[in-house]
Amino acid sequence: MVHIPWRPSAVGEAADGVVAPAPAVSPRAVFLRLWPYTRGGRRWLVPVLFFSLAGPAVDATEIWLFKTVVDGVLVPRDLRPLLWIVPLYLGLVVGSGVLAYADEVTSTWVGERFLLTLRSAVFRHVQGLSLGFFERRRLGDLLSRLTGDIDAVETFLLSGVADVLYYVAQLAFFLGLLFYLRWDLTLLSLVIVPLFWAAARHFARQLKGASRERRRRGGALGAVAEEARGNVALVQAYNRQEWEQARFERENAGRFRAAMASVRIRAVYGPVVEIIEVTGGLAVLGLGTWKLAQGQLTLGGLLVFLALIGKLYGPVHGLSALGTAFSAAAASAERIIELLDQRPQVVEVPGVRRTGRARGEVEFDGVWFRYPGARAWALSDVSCHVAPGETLALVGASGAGKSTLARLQLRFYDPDRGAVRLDGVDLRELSLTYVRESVAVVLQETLVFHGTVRENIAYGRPGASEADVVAAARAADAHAFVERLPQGYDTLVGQRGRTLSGGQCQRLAIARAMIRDSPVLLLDEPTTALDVRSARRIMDPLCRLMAGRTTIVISHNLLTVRDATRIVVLDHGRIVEQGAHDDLLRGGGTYALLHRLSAQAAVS
Ligand SMILES: Nc1ncnc2c1ncn2[C@@H]1O[C@H](COP(=O)(O)OP(=O)(O)OP(=O)(O)O)[C@@H](O)[C@H]1O
Repeated sequence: MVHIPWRPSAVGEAADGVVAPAPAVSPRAVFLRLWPYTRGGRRWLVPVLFFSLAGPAVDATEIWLFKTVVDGVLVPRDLRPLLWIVPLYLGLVVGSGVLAYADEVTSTWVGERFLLTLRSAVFRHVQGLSLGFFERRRLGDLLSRLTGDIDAVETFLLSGVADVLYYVAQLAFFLGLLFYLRWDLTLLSLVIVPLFWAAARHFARQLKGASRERRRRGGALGAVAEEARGNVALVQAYNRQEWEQARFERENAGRFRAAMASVRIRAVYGPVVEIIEVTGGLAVLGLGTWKLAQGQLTLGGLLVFLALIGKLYGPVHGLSALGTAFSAAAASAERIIELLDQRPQVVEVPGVRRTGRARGEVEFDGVWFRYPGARAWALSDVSCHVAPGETLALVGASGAGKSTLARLQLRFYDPDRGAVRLDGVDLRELSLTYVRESVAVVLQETLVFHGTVRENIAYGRPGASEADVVAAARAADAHAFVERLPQGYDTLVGQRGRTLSGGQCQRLAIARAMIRDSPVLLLDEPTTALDVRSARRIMDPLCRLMAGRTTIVISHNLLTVRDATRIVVLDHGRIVEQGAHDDLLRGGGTYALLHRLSAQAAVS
């Protein structure tokens, strides 16, 4: 049957279902790749930059004033300079408060704006990917990339860039003042910078590995939880709760180990940096005291020097910490970039367009198709044709290739050789929207999503009027039962229609296809999941739906396809027979045999 994966299976990523790590990407490449998504907030970068630079300037002035207080007020015991120092100091404090507020608000705005753009862009990109991608991916992992990973990536760009600028500006101001005060002491205090650098590099590398593992495990955790939830009936019926629990706990424990590893790295990093800092500070204090004794430095000068050194380590520390934060964010960025790098297998040829309603002539011409990654051909040299308004029935054993043909008709995949045509035009030359607008589907397992009955029907044609919805429901024999629901057309139906019976779901699906009113209809065993009574009840609405449309019907039950204009019998991806029911019966081949078996099964 055609399976439109509402909840993708776990095939593909890794044989044991584990989420594979994303390929490594250099920080530079991450930056270049994600920078375009900052477009919406980029003009605010200038104010952010201004506030980043103004803050350290005010800080430096405050410290400089402190020197004036010591050397101009405290040492000579003269209060007069306080007349201008106090108002100036108060003004600076108020000014720096205002700047800090503006900095916080603008940089957060810019960062959040970037996230908004990137998240929407990634979602749009994922929506545009072909069905094959979703069949290979685990939904939980995909969700974790769309949420947690995207948030983490923000550090990389705007807030990261703003912080770098802020620290660099601080460094420049403080270093300038330090050199102005005492160049020799300043050089001494800078000796520790390479040590900082080496430590930061070492820890960043370790942290990146741990963060990568934590993100990967987070994705796998989401995937396991989502799959267990999606298959809850199966899990409970087969008493597999413990097995699911064990799977979850394995990923959970892996995530715990990775989280602890990164915490340990960070926890060691802090004290190491402090030791380097204190050593440098003590060396400066020693030399500074000697200079003071020699009269080469005032007391105020020494105090300000020490205060500035303390301030200097702030940005140095901050920059190296940013390095480690970047490493953690890079692990997330790799997962986002891997997603953005996915290209749809089904692509539209630009410029080729066709409008208006299709007549509904469908043709498979020498079609060969193999699923991506599969070795065997799912379809080999399949050719058949349906004229507008006719019905083509596809029959054959399970795995014969019936649903694959339907998938090619919807252009979920392209054939490897040969062509699928609508009104004589290769589907690859039509827009995807046109191809899919031309087809309405009713599947064995109906897709009913969480929403009202009205929304579920109108999904077939956005913007449909109330009258259209009711008319479609009537034609699908759904109106009567919908009216009896507690809130009629406003009743919420659960995801996958859990609050409705199978037959009711199918009638909603028929109403949805009715309202879509497309020239081609794809019925994939729409009665198979129903009991005999429900199946009989939907036959009338199905016939009304099929009237005047080209219909491709897939069925195991040969008794339901006898009226088809043409019946195609598939076996292992090949057409073994085709023709009208009576001709095939007379031929005494596979169809005749299958038909006899179906009839016997129906009697027993
Ligand atoms: N997504 C997929 N990836 C790889 N192989 C697939 C995929 N879907 C189907 N196949 C393979 O392609 C072949 C044809 O499958 P298809 O689903 O078209 O058969 P079918 O006749 O519709 O069967 P059924 O009646 O059981 O739905 C089978 O061998 C199947 O294993």
